[in-house]
Amino acid sequence: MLTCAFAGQKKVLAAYEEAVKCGYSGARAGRLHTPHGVFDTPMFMPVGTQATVKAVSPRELKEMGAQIILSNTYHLYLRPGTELVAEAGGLHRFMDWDGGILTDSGGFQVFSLGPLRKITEEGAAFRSHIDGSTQFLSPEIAIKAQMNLGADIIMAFDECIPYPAEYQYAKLSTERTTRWAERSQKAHTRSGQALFAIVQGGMYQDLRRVSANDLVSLDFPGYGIGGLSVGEPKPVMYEMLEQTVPLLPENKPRYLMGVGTPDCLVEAVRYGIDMFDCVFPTRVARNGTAMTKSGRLVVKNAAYAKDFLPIDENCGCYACQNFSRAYIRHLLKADEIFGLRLTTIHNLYFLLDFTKKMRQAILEDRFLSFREEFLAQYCK
Ligand SMILES: CNc1nc2cc3c(=O)[nH]c(N)nc3c(CC[C@H]3O[C@@H](OC)[C@H](OC)[C@@H]3OC)c2[nH]1
Ligand SMILES: [Zn+2]
Repeated sequence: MLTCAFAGQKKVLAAYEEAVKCGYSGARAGRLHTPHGVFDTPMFMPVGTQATVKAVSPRELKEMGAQIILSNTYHLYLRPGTELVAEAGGLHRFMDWDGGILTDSGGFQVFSLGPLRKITEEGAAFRSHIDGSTQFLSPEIAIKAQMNLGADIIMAFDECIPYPAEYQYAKLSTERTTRWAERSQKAHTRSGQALFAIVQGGMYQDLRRVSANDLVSLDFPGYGIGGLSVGEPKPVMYEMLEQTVPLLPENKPRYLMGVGTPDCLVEAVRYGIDMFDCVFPTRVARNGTAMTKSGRLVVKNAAYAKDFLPIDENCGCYACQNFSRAYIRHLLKADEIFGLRLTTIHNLYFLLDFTKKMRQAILEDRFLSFREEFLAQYCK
């Protein structure tokens, strides 16, 4: 049993207790303390990029067991502006969410959304994808923006290295991200808020190890693992986890950014990951696809026109407790918003429930058999 507190900025911001190790694997069940509550890990965090988890309300998120939700600094910085959110009382008040909030630094969107102008040691100049205006983000600006938003956990400003990338580029970018992490740390002055660093290194084992070691020596209260789920084959992602996670302090949370599907979650938990985010469940829901333990179910398909069973008879979500596949298919075909709401509610509930089941399996020391049984049934 590992019981310990992790401190950020010289204050005990959160305690990471009861990291129960299970079997040979690095799987662990922990409890993450934040100013907005104590949360169980492993955990899935619904993505609410523009201060809303698309198509569902905070009340519905609470009912389905969401603990921490995400918002994105890049988007909120451009619109409506983070000073406005600060004037509104911060993100929790603005979006009426009293659970945990984590914001990303914008290090991903700058490189993936806005037409990139230039990266220098100072930061990244880019054009807004909203109005084409020239914008600039640096560690100091990204941290100030996140302090305005007031999330419980914020992320250092980094570069998410594209895939594939030349070794030399990955090396220089990773070294710069470490210098940016130090600048993020110096700019972060808001107490009661945990700043996580983000490990980079591309798909190069040695760079991953250097990045992890350098960031650990800067002593952050938690660590994101970035630069993955960017198109690389899954075995490569797992190999990078194998190189990185063992170098991170056992008593601090690890957050695998942008992951993912249930098969990736169960593998990443085995390597010792605690926190996940992914737009997948909400994005595919809006295309009429439901997630099940046997894989994807495209409710929109004609096969379900007269199927009066729920999406999943064993699911406890609002959609499965009250509506049939035929009804949801009808709504989706008729472009009724309620149809998207029901598939979104189901997919979020499915992933939140899946992480709860993994936690229970770890606590009962049967995670490895849980993983085997799940992977045997799940088809990508
Ligand atoms: C999909 N694969 C994926 N790999 C990623 C890698 C990185 C990374 O190296 N650095 C940073 N800073 N962010 C990353 C992110 C973005 C996640 C955010 O982007 C938004 O989802 C797309 C969401 O914003 C609410 C989320 O917030 C944390 C990644 N996403
Ligand atoms: Zn359901």
